[in-house]
Order: sequence, then C-alpha cells, then structure tokens
Amino acid sequence: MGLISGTSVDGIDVALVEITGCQRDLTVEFVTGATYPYPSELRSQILQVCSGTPLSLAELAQLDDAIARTFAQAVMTLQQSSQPADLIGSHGQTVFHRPPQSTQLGYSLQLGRGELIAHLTGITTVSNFRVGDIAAGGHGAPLVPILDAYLLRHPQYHRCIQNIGGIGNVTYLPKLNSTPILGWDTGPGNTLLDLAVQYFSQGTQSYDKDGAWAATGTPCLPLVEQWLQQDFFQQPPPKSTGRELFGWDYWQRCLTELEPYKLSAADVLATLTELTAASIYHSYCQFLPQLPDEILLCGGGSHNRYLKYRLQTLFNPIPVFSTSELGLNADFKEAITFAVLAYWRWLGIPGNLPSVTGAVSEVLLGEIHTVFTPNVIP
Ligand SMILES: Nc1ncnc2c1ncn2[C@@H]1O[C@H](COP(=O)(O)OP(=O)(O)OP(=O)(O)O)[C@@H](O)[C@H]1O
Ligand SMILES: CC(=O)N[C@H]1[C@@H]2OC[C@@H](O2)[C@@H](O)[C@@H]1O[C@H](C)C(=O)O
Repeated sequence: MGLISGTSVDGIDVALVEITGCQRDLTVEFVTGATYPYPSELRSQILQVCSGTPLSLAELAQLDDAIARTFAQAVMTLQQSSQPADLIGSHGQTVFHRPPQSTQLGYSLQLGRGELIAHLTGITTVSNFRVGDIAAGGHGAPLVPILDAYLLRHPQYHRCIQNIGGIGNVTYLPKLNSTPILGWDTGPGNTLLDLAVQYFSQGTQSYDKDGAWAATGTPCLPLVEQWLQQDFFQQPPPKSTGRELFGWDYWQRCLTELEPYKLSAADVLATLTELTAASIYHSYCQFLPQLPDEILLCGGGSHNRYLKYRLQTLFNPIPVFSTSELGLNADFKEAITFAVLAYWRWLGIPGNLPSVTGAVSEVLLGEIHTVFTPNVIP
C-alpha cells in the first residue's frame, strides 16, 4: 500500500497494488485506491506551518503524530473493503523542502512518522524516503521518475510524463537505449491557482473545477513573461521546489503585481493557468535534448480542461493525453510509487535516479519500521 499527501495538502491518497517482479520485469497492478480529505483543522495547521508559522517542538511532535494517525486511519478505512496489505510505503506530508546548494546538503521534512503508522496498523511501514538521496547530495525529489522509467518507457517514442499536482514535475523518457532519463520540478502546478480561487470565491471554492472559471478569462501575457524571468525557471536541472517558493508569499506578490492591470478574477485565473502551462513549455524547450513525441499528464491538474487545452496549444502538434489512457492511474501514480519504493527498500534495491535528483550514486531510500507492539485501530 502506498500513501502520500502532496503539496496541495488536499488529502491522503492511498493505493493498494499487487507487485510482481523487481525492476525490468516489474509489474504493478492497481487494486484499489481512495483519497481521504484531511480534517479541516489539521489541513489549516499544515498550511500554516508550510507558510512559515512558528511552532514549538512539542507542537511539532503533536502535528507529526496527528498526521500519522490520519494516514493510519486512511489505511484502515481502505482495508475495510479490500484485502490487507503486506507492506506500507508512506511518503507523509512535506512541510519544508530546501534544495541543496553548492556547499550545503538539501533538507526535506515529511511529517506523519512511519513508526506510528506501523504501530497503529500492525503493518511494516517504510517512510522518510527523501533523506537517503539528499545524503548523497541529491535533491531528494522528484522520486516518481523511476517508476515512470520502468512502467512507461516506449521503444520508439520519446515521452514526457508531466505531473501537475500542487507543484509540477516532469520525467523525460527517451526511447529505449538512448540518452539518460531526466526529470525536475517545473514550477507551480495548482498551488497558486488554488490560492487565487479561494481568494476570489471568499473561501467557498478550493480549486477551479475543470478550469471552467479560468476558461472564461484572458491571460495577461506580459505578466506571465515577467514571472518566467524568475531565477527558478532559468536554473538548469537538477532542480526541485515547493510551497516555500510557490506558496502564500508568492501569491501575495502576484496580487501586488497584478494590481496595475486591473484584471477580472477570471483573467487572473487564466494568467496563473498560463504560468503553469508556459513554465512547463519553456522548461522543455530550455532543458531537454529535444521535444518529446508524446506528453502524458498525471496529477489533479490533468483534470483541468483549460490547462490541458493551453498545453495542447503550446505544444501543438505533439499529442497531450493522460497516463490513465495507458493504464497507469493518473490520480494515484504518486501513491503507487511509494508502494513500489517500499518494496524495493524491503528487497534492498536502490530507489533513486541520480540523473534526475543529482545524487552522486544510487542509494537505498526509506527507513523500515517493523511492528513491535501492534495496536490496530478498531
Ligand atoms: N477536476 C479538476 N479540475 C481542475 N483541477 C483539479 C481537478 N481535480 C483536481 N484538481 C487540482 O489538482 C490538485 C490536487 O492535485 P494532486 O492531488 O495531484 O496534488 P498533490 O499530490 O497534492 O501535489 P504534488 O504532486 O505537488 O505533491 C487540486 O488542488 C486541484 O487544484
Ligand atoms: C519535497 C516534495 O515533497 N516534493 C514533491 C512536490 O510535489 C511534486 C514535486 O514537488 C515532486 O518533486 C515531489 O513529489 C513527488 C511525489 C516526487 O517526489 O516525485
């Protein structure tokens, strides 16, 4: 079973999978999955911590345990209608991510401690996947590209797999036997859009369903061009980012910079959607050896029809479709990855892709928490 709550902090994705084989012969069958929203108070607390609100060490421990309990509850709820899992891989909730710099290792903190999930569910749990890669000088992100490499590589076509979650990230899969697999965070996915929707709807809506609101607006292209000049977009891979850069403070700066243009709410949403689409397009043009033959979308943003239309227009004539159309569930791919990474950790197989994260070598990812004192939630 794989578990994650991503940078949108919308809820816990749980995927139950059946795995056979190992690496080249790996097969992953998606059995079932569900997303369990966070209780609203816990979600607000996480979002506050992500935007820099200080908390004491006792409060940090309490938050870590509250998240672990919510994750464990998600496992137990899914298991009421499915067979029990042999192993859990839990990513947890990222609350802070600092990419490495020339003389400084990166730092990435995921809460929802694995030992408590193991204790509460009675199932061996692997957690804390990013630190192994970070210790080897890598970004510790993105980690999903290795699953894309085993499950989605094509013998004749160069493919890009584009996740559009809170943050966007790409995996470049050159056709078999050609140049290395690449991957990096492309910038904002839905974080800024979600913040804008909450602002304009006075908290009554949390996201722009299907992109319907943005689709009625017109993007302000000079602003998008201006925002794309930012260092992060110019920086070559390996690179990673998070809500620290594309979160609340960034949205507040957007509001200030939008002010002179006197745009409608729909125009602002179209402009932020364009930033996501254009940042993806420009990063492919800047950093890939060549544009791909196909682009496969995944993550919640793959359901945003207006965003998909903008990507199709920018990349025309390259086809843009969803990983679900190739049989890999676009909503649960991240959760599925952490189930596979846990399995590899259990078998002693490295889980990082140094050509993506920038680590100096392949390493084992994750810490294994066995069950000493089971206390299964009723
Ligand atoms: N039907 C839809 N139309 C438009 N946007 C959608 C739709 N469904 C989901 N989303 C967007 O997708 C977001 C959630 O995506 P997802 O669950 O992939 O993100 P995440 O996993 O939290 O982030 P990350 O991949 O950065 O860790 C929502 O916040 C929302 O903005
Ligand atoms: C530090 C962190 O949690 N990063 C996330 C985030 O969300 C998307 C993108 O930024 C990606 O790099 C990563 O998550 C996925 C699961 C990954 O590691 O591939």
